[in-house]
Formats: sequence, C-alpha cells, structure tokens
Amino acid sequence: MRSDEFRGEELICSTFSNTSKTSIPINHHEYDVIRKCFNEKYCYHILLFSLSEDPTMALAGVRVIELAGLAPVPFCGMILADFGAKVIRVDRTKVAMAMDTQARGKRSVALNLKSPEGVAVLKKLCVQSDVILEPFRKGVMEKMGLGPEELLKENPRLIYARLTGYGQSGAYAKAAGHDINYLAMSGLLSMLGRSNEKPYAPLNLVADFAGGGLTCAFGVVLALLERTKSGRGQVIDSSMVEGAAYVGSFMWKSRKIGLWNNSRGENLLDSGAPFYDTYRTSDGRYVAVGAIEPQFYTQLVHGLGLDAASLPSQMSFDDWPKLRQVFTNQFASKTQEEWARVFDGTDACVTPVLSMDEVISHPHNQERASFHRDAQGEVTPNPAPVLSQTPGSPCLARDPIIGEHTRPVLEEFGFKPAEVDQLLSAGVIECNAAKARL
Ligand SMILES: C[C@H](CCC[C@@H](C)[C@H]1CC[C@H]2[C@@H]3[C@H](O)C[C@@H]4C[C@H](O)CC[C@]4(C)[C@H]3C[C@H](O)[C@]12C)C(=O)SCCNC(=O)CCNC(=O)[C@H](O)C(C)(C)COP(=O)(O)OP(=O)(O)OC[C@H]1O[C@@H](n2cnc3c(N)ncnc32)[C@H](O)[C@@H]1OP(=O)(O)O
Repeated sequence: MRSDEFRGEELICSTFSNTSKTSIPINHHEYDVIRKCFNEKYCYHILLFSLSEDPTMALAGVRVIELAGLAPVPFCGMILADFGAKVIRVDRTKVAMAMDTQARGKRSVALNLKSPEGVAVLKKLCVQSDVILEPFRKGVMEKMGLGPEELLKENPRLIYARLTGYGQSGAYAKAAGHDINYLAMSGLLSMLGRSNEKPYAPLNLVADFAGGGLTCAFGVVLALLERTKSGRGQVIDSSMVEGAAYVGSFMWKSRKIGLWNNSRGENLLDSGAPFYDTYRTSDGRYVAVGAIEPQFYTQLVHGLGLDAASLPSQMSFDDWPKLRQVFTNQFASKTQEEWARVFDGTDACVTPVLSMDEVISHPHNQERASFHRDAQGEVTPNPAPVLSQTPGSPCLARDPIIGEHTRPVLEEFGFKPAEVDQLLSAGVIECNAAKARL
C-alpha cells in the first residue's frame, strides 16, 4: 500500500519500493476531496483522482475560468492552456462567432450572465476552480454580483485576475479604450516612430499582449506560487498602461546614459542609427541590421564590401544620414537571399525580414521547431519559453465553437443532467454541437 503524505497544495507520494517523492499540484476542488479522504483514511484512491492531469505540464491541475474578451484576456488564457491549465471560456449566449482567435486548448461554455441562474452557474464553476480571468471594464463584474468580494468569500483560494486598460482605479478606470490608448498613456507611444513622422503603435503588441495578456499570465503564476505558501488566492489588478510601461522600463532606466537625448526617430535604437535599421534589397524585400557594437559593425562594413576608411565614424551622429544613404545603396544591389549568403554565419547582426508564413521554413526556426501548423493549416508560434522538464504544448485541435462544451463541463462540475436540461430550456445556457466537417 502506498504511503502518502498530504501537505496543503500538493500531494507528496512515496512508495515502499522507493522513497523518491513526487509532488503533484492540485487544484481547489481536489484539495477539498483529498482532505476529506485523508480524514477518512482513504488516501490511496485519491491519488488516481489527482493524477488525472498530465503531470508533465507546468500548470497541470490548474483550472481557469476565462470570461470571453477581445484579445488580451484570450491571449492570457491561451498561455495558461499551452502550459497545461484546463481553461474554460465562458461565452455569451446568442453570439454567432467567437471573437477569440487565440482559443486553442480551451473549452467553451455559453452562459447568460444577465440571468441570476447564469450567475449562480458561474459561481459554482469558480468555487471549483483556481483562477478567473475577467476582461471587462471596472465595475462590470460587481454589477453582475460576481466581484472579488463574492467569489473570494465562496472560494478563498481563487486567483481573481482583472485585465483592463487603465486598472481598477483612477479617472480613466471606466473608460473604453484599446491598445493604442493604453500605449499612449504609458508614455512609450511618444517614443515610437521615424524622424519627423507622427508616433505610431506597433500593431497591438505592446499594451494588449506584452503589457496585457503576458503580464497578467505572469501575475497568475506568481499568485499560484504564493498560494502554495499562504493557501490563499488574491486579486490581480492588471492594467495595460502599467504593464506596457513596466515592459518598457529600460526606456526610462536608460535615459540617464543619454540613449534617448534626441527627438523621436533620431536615437540609437529608434531607427535613428543607420546600423540599427531595415534596408530594402534589390528584390523588394528587406533585411534587418543591428550591428551596434564596434566589432559587429566592422563585420557589417566588411560584408557590404565597403572601405571603412572612406566612411564617417560609426558614432558620428551628424553623419548618420550620409551613412544611411551609403548602406541603402549597398543593400539595394543584392537580393535578400544573396545578402543572407553574405551575412549568415557572421556576427554582422544582419537577418532577413521574414513574413508571417516564411518563418516556419527558415532553417534556424525549423531546427528549433519554433512554429507549427495548426488544425486549420495556419502557421502559428509555439509556446515560449521552452522549459526543459515541462515544456508548453499547443493544442493542435480546432478552436471550440461557442457553447460546444457547456454540457460536459457543467456535468464535470457537479451539475446533474436534469439540471443542465432545465438551464438549457430556460435559455440560461446554450449547448451547441460542433458541426460535422464535410
Ligand atoms: C486593439 C485590440 C482590439 C482588437 C479587436 C479584435 C480582436 C477584433 C477587431 C475586429 C474583430 C473581428 C471582426 O469583428 C470580424 C469578425 C466578427 C465576428 O463576430 C467575430 C470574428 C471576427 C473576425 C472579429 C474577431 C476579433 O474580435 C476582431 C479581430 C484591443 O485593444 S482589445 C483591448 C480592449 N480593452 C480591454 O480589454 C480593456 C478592458 N475592457 C474594456 O475596457 C471593455 O470591455 C471594452 C473593451 C472597452 C468593451 O466595452 P463594452 O462596453 O463592450 O463591454 P464592458 O463594458 O466590458 O461590459 C461587458 C458587458 O458584457 C456583459 N457580458 C459579459 N459576458 C456576458 C455573458 N456571458 N452573458 C451576458 N452578458 C455578458 C457584461 O454584463 C457587460 O454588460 P453591461 O455593459 O450591460 O454592463
């Protein structure tokens, strides 16, 4: 008979044959079941219960309720799913198509939270879960009776992540907005753009994803780790203004070394320096040049076939426009492929600007399997970073349709089939079967 010691957040298992201890992370629901079983000394059987998750995934056993949102929260949910969490996305009912293009690995429950029965269903899901991710502006969850007060009272171990543009306080807290607004409020947008041009937002990368979904996922993991010590959940106030600014800390911290003394687009790293920019090649494609250090810059000049003695000094700011013109003319003389043959294998810091589809076939990315094709055959990035013991693994199945898993999820969380039928007939939930692919 296995001897098992149950300690708070994890199950330490040892067997007679060996004393190696395996600790298995468990979620709130398992915690309660296990504690009850230990009290009644049924310790062995519960191990099977907690081994139901794939222990090779870092977030195995973590249950996440993701309320359907636009882009940042779906990205956060996808990250957690990629690393083993069980993510249930709660969609609105009467919605034709999911807005979530980052839905891999998630299951969808369609639930009308405008009904008290719907609120009760969500509460029951949250009591048995570890994390809730909410994408709404300040006050919406409280209005539905689903604020942190209510949910943490019923499940003190719940991690309540609130991902918003402006945070849960402050004059803008209830204002609508999108990535570009948050980036503007972070101060970083003022630094983005070429010389004599207006500021531009680099896609919706910085606030929505870097400072939003990714930073929020980091907060969730921090809270999960902290809970293994305190046994308590907490509220994560994830503001995209603050997340973006935090991601950009280097920009603030490097002002004192004069990195940003010039106007926008005229500094070392903001397209001002000719050795840190992109250049068009003879076939209309581009290369990226990042030869900052003198030893790398020397290799750039050599690869371009230029005579260093005939050029102005690398750091002669006033000569940068002239140097840029020289580089522009040189790079325009060969194709992207030809320049790759010149610079691959050197430290000149010159790389091809690859398209979203080319990335998967570039030899370096292929060797590392950095990208894969999903169920729709589309190129998509693999989870990062790569952990040696518990790497992330993207679900390759198609994305869920809205309400596809309502019934199995509710029954998994303890609803009887008759209760699910009743909720369905009352319009509180939707159970949509996946349409057969012809
Ligand atoms: C730059 C990005 C924006 C990217 C957008 C793209 C992802 C999408 C742009 C175009 C889309 C595609 C296009 O539309 C074509 C297709 C259409 C198809 O239908 C879907 C597929 C498409 C291909 C579609 C796909 C994509 O959606 C697009 C490509 C960003 O910056 S995103 C970041 C936005 N900001 C935040 O997230 C910060 C926090 N959130 C907010 O500030 C607000 O939520 C926001 C975003 C301003 C929206 O405000 P809104 O007034 O609309 O909502 P809230 O005030 O938050 O209140 C939510 C209300 O909803 C109720 N509710 C929620 N869940 C339920 C439920 N289950 N049942 C019932 N009711 C529910 C909740 O009670 C609130 O109701 P009230 O308003 O009455 O309180």
